[in-house]
Amino acid sequence: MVKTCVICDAARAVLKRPKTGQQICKECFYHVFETEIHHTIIDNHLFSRGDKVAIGASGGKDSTVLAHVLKTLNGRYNYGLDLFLLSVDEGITGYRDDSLETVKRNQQQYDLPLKIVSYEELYHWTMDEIVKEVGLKNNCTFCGVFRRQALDRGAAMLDVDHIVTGHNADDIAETILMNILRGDTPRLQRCTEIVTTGESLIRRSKPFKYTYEKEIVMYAYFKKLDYFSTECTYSPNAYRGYARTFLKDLEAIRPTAILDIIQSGEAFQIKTEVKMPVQQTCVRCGYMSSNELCKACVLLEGLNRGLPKLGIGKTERLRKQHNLQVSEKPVITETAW
Ligand SMILES: Nc1ncnc2c1ncn2[C@@H]1O[C@H](COP(=O)(O)OP(=O)(O)OP(=O)(O)O)[C@@H](O)[C@H]1O
Repeated sequence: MVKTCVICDAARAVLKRPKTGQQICKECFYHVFETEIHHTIIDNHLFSRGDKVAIGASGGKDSTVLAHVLKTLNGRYNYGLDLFLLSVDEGITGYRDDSLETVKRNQQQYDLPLKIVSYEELYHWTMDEIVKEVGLKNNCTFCGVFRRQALDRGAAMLDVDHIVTGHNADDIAETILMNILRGDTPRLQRCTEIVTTGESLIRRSKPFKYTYEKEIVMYAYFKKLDYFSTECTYSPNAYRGYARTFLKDLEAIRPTAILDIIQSGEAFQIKTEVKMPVQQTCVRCGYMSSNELCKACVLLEGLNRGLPKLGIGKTERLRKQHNLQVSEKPVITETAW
């Protein structure tokens, strides 16, 4: 029997909404999907009229849908935003070079200016070179720290006020689970925030905080958006992988699990005696940092001295052993941004 859309009660239902289980038509799906993101933007006061906003564009499904939807909403609701695409080229052959070709096409399709910054120009190391030094196990740490800072640096070059990323509800629920599992209380507080200022003063936000990954994929599919769907060749992040599988299993039994975890994360109160990092400036590169040396400089120090593990995990002993001058205390695990 042909089912009718439960929203418009007129068109044929062609999909079941992963978030609510409603059987709806394509047009109603586009409408609810875009309107929910509009409400997230308005309710959380993400933007002000005249803001210059860089969309972190990787060419993947999330940031491609984000570029499409922000461009659409900016026109429909007259937000008055100046939008840019900002891409980081990590230097991963066979992955980022291909996805950047997608971003270049998106630039034409959405008629938005594009800025690309690379690890090679900023740090004189590509991820291909870093992986040769550090192997597959810890490379995500380097990539995460460098990408975060590279986005900030690219945003400063574009003179934008704000960076938006395509982190979705699944990513956030996963990060909450991971931070609980490893007892990382300061990150647990930060990871549920929809807007952060990070180590630079540029605002960073996640308009897809409440948007399900499955719906992003559906939207991209029905709208026939041009995106790149290959996984990073260097991403063996086992711990996140377990959290992801666990979350997907929960979602299969109870689709609201994703939003429930986010809601629980938001409701956690961090005890005042938990020490939060104090902002200062990196003594080496002058960038904002919560230690004397910023994380990127610690990692670079290790790479440049042929001691790539210097910035990861058990640094205290290594720092003494190798006479690293500055008394920073970087215990860097994967960045949960
Ligand atoms: N190389 C990059 N350049 C610019 N922005 C990036 C880059 N990599 C990631 N981002 C931003 O961070 C978000 C989350 O990145 P993540 O690596 O988790 O990829 P993802 O969940 O597969 O997202 P996407 O589908 O957009 O690639 C992306 O949606 C994008 O906004």
